[in-house]
Amino acid sequence: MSTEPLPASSPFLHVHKFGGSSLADAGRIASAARIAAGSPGAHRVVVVSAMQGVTDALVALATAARAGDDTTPAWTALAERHRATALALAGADPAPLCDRLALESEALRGDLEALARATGDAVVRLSERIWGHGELCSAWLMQAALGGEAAGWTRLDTREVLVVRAADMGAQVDRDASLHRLRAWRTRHASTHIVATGFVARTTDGEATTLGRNGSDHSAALLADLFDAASVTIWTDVDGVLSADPRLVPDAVCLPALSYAEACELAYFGAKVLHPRTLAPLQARGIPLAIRNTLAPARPGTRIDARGEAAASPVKGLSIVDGMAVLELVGSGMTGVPGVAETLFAALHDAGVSVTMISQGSSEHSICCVVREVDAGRGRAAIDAAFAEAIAAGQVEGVRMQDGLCVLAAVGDGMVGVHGVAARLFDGLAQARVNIRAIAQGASERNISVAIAQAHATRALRAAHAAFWLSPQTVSVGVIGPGHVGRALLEQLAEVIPRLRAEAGVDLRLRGLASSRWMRLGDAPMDPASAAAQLDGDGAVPCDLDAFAAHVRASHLPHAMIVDCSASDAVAERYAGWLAAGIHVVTPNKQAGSGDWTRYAAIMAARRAGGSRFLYEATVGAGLPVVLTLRTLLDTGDTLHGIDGMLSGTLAWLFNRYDGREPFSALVREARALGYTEPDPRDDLSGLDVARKLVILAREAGRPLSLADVEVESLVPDALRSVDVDTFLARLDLLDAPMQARLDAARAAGCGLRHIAKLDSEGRATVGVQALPADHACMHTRLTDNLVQFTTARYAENPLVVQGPGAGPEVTAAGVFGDVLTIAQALGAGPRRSP
Ligand SMILES: NC(=O)C1=CN([C@@H]2O[C@H](COP(=O)(O)OP(=O)(O)OC[C@H]3O[C@@H](n4cnc5c(N)ncnc54)[C@H](O)[C@@H]3O)[C@@H](O)[C@H]2O)C=CC1
Ligand SMILES: N[C@@H](CC=O)C(=O)O
Repeated sequence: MSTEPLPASSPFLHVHKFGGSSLADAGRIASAARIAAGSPGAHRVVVVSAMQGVTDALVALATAARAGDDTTPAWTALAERHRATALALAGADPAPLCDRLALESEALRGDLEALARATGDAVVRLSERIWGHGELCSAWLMQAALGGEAAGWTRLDTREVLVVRAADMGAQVDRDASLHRLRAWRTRHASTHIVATGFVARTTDGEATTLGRNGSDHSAALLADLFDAASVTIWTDVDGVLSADPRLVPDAVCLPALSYAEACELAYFGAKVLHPRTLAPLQARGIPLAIRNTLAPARPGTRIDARGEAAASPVKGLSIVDGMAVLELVGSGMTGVPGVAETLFAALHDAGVSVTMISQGSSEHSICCVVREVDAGRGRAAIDAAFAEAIAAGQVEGVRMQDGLCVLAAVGDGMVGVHGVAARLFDGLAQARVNIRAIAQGASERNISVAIAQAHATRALRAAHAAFWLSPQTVSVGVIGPGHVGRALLEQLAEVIPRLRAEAGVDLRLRGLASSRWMRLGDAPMDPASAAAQLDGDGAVPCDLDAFAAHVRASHLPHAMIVDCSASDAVAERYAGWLAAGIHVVTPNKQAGSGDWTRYAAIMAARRAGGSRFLYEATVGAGLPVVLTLRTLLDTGDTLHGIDGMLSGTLAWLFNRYDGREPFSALVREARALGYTEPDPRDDLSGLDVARKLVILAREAGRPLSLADVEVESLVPDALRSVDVDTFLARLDLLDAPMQARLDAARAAGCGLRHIAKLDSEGRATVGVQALPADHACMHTRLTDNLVQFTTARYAENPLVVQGPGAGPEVTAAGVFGDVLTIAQALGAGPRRSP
């Protein structure tokens, strides 16, 4: 075979191929022409496919013609589509272009009529001619869009030069004959810029033929070889070769570079952006190939060459081939017998069955291969027939067949010689509960393929993708309740998320935000800094917590977490379901921890069942480590005797400030404005909020305390207990006189007022205002300080004290954030969520 370059070839010649999606209409063709005209290089060959949908229409026309159906309406529609495109492209004088296209259309009509009557070889010959009609029209249209002959663009009907012959492995180019014809063509056409028809070629007998469906990529590669081009660019409607099919894996990334070998593997395994045959001619000549997006030509796309490029992940791409079946030949008589595999594969070859994957255990007790589902029955019959004697003799059991499978392939040069790659893939699949039916890895180590149930395809692909491309600490996060605490949390997330990702590999992705009325869900991570402000804008939908949880629990991300910053009991009602589904829950909301005991027990059980975590540090003492301290005491074997102290930030602040000069009601309003109080301040004043905290701590210590068991003194006047919040706030001054009287009495006794909670060693729980002497520890607190004393077996004489600000959006949000991080940081080592 000659490798002599063309005289006119040069490193300045570049081939650009535009697929059907880039030529969908006149506007797209014009854009493609601008890209081609503006591309670098002194010589350009632009290879075109048929306009989008045209080849399908031609195949249907040919089928209809053979069936004797009336093809006129479809033929007319096609001719009209090309004519309308010509009118839109050709500017002032469209007649010559329209005439050319009309001639092509007439030729097509003649071929369709002939096909209707044809017999024998003529059927194939005419069909091939009809299928290639779209590329002929596209070339006329593209030439016009580029400015025609006047602008130096000559049209090459590739059927004149590209000679192919049918071979076992598809159309094979006759390179010498093609070179010879191309040289002859170039003596007649001196142009430096060429528009060439993709897909079509000629047989060695001079008949029109095609390179097979989507063969235009192949045409571009063959022409690049013949023209000795410096590069090929395939322009399509995606950014390049992606790490996985983005319709199945939302986090798929565009791969900047691939080696020819990697691209081959991915193309064979279903990465539809590249036709598998494209690479061989380019690889043989070392011509680099770029895949780029016509709709975003500024993006760099994917470069494919001999070098490829090392990447962060050892696996470059993952792909799935659907509709596969396993054929397994089993028999103890096969062990050590030479020729079994040869007989099996010869049988499949004779039956025209292509084998995608082969696997044989070293015991040689069985050989299994994966074939297309549509071929499986034929393949099975062929193997049965080939081994009929051995089966009759009992040496071979026969062929087992399992359909409903697909093949998932992980591809990458970076896998070669690197340990742990297969483990990562299998671990990812195991975490997603995907059973592997068969495994194959060639000695090149560039591809690991597994056959799995078709029904698990998407789940498996997402799990495998996450295993290689995402940090194991990637968490899909949904926040409920963008109030004081929720907004403060979002601000903190916005500030810290980039650093966490860069420095700790913790990748928190805000994918949902909900208030009591609205929710906003995002596939791409939302910006926490602006999410709350945009919550009820365009794209928001009415809040539906089921849909919210389903979205947050995205199966393409390893972990999911809901952070409930509401005070809602209805939201707490969902925790058990979320935890059982593997969603971690973090909250400052006290409803679940202090609510109905049965529900509380169900939540704790669901957490265990779902392998998820439920953290609620901020329910007591806001950002203070109160729950953690108690947990640590108990986990290290200490025994709790009692808890006492100040558990309300609001009441601490009120009694710190209240000296009789300003009415108590005015201070309550101020505390509310500062974000210290509960959404309904009566929850603080009634002692209910503190009672809830006491219940949470008691339960943490294993005591089944309920709210009804807590003796609570309320500061809310009877007249204000049942009114709505606004009325309550309007009539707050009803609190002033009784509170002034209490303060006066306390002062008369040399004391001050403090709100105190107590859980004693007998399990008795009390909450209320007490007059305390000036030397009491609780009289030496500031602002919203909580003061929690744990009396335990170890801290019996001198209790362990946790003290500090116990209310306020920022400190509470920090407590919530701390829980989020506790979970996320532990995820690196722990198992991923089950799907
Ligand atoms: N503010 C503080 O200092 C502290 C607050 N907490 C707790 O934090 C939680 C939030 O407190 P704040 O932010 O101050 O309250 P807030 O009233 O400012 O915010 C509550 C948010 O929850 C939302 N919400 C209410 N019901 C909802 C539902 N059914 N579904 C979805 N969203 C709903 C509201 O729309 C609002 O955005 C409360 O549970 C509170 O007890 C805990 C410790 C300290
Ligand atoms: N309103 C509560 C907030 C924290 O739970 C308080 O004041 O303590």
